[in-house]
Amino acid sequence: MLLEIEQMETFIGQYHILHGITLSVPAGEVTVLLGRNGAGKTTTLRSIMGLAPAQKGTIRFCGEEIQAFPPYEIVRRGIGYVPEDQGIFGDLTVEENLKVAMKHKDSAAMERLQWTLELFPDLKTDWHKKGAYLSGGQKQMLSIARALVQDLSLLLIDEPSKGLAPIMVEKVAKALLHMKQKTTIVLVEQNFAMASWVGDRFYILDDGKTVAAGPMKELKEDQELKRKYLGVS
Ligand SMILES: Nc1ncnc2c1ncn2[C@@H]1O[C@H](COP(=O)(O)OP(=O)(O)OP(=O)(O)O)[C@@H](O)[C@H]1O
Repeated sequence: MLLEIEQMETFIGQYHILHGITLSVPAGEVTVLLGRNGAGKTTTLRSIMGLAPAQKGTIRFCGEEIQAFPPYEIVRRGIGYVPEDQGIFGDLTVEENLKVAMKHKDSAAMERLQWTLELFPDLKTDWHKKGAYLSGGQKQMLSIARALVQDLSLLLIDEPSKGLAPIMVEKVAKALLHMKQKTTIVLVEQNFAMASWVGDRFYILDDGKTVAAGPMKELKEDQELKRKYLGVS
């Protein structure tokens, strides 16, 4: 397993937000975290990154315990995070946003940039446009691209379809399917159609705990589980 979390508990201030998250992420797959608003999906990603540090339980990445590490140590080990608010620089151009993310400009990095631009050709069209003037979908692509140009082996992506028109959701979903060839992905996604299209396995979170898990194709058939926790049928 690339990432293994056991009984993770996280407090934010006095609030006990995560009560026991257990999940395993195999390399080369898309693992989707599902659950109602407030279930703890974003906090789970933030705990993995050390941004909302877990107080109990273990997080193992490539066999090493990382739950006590600060965020920069976690990034250094090859985990990237694409937050829901996208985290791109509005007053920098697309080119500058990508180059800032690339720590090294060696041939491997240039190859990753090339591959990323093939995946998101729209970014080439908007190469000199400032981040602030991009549409929601373009911003989403740029924020994923910023993670892809780094040398990462695990990418945590929070609701990439949020607020996007269906055509853009489809583009992002296709890009995620391509990305799987290079990077393992943990995806938080409320759009069930997209989640079930790109996901290989699922975890359902409820009230800060993992309550169900399995191959995505099983969830597609399980009307009861979908109705109970996801409000879809
Ligand atoms: N900084 C914070 N201070 C206090 N409570 C917080 C904080 N961040 C999150 N929470 C609470 O923790 C719970 C889990 O939030 P989280 O954002 O992880 O859920 P989520 O499953 O990602 O939901 P959503 O889809 O709405 O983003 C919610 O009840 C939320 O109000």
